[in-house]
Amino acid sequence: MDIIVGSKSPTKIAAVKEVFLQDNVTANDTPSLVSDQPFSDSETRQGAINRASGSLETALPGTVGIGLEGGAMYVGNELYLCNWGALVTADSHTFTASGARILLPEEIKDALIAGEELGDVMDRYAQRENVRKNEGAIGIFTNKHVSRKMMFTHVVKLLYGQWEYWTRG
Ligand SMILES: O=P(O)(O)OP(=O)(O)OP(=O)(O)OC[C@H]1O[C@@H](n2cnc3c(O)ncnc32)[C@H](O)[C@@H]1O
Ligand SMILES: [Mg+2]
Repeated sequence: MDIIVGSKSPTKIAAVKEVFLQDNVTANDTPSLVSDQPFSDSETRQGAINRASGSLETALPGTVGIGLEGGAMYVGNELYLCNWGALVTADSHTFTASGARILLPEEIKDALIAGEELGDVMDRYAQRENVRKNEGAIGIFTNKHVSRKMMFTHVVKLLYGQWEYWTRG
């Protein structure tokens, strides 16, 4: 099966490859059509759906599209890290799933509200480069017990399993 991931992020591509072991996985930088830093479940999920369906626009017929999107969402006044995934089949059936959430510290929340992107805030906070392509915010704040790749791999498994259940014959 041909799978196209709607992002050139090595972390996202690696997560898809880890689940779709037998398949031909390629990547295409596809716009999420939502804010660079989504601020709700709804917006983050929409970004994942847009990346999955958008990635199919130039793909060969029969290709399956996968979109993964990171964002933040409020529970009351507290801001959590959230992530969503979407899988769109060739006949336009869409499966969605969300990933683990963790509370973001107040100073990270303040920087996001001020308009910064989480990736940039994390690099400054952790005094590192490219946190988003490595363990991610989730990896830093869970002391590396759950990396961004592990979290996305779980999301992709949730997508894969739902798709498999739906196509079971
Ligand atoms: O190339 P793309 O696919 O855009 O990959 P990305 O790393 O920018 O990932 P997203 O656009 O899905 O993430 C949306 C925003 O949230 C940030 N983000 C989400 N999760 C993160 C994490 O675990 N660590 C660091 N930044 C994260 C990311 O930097 C963006 O600002
Ligand atoms: Mg991005």
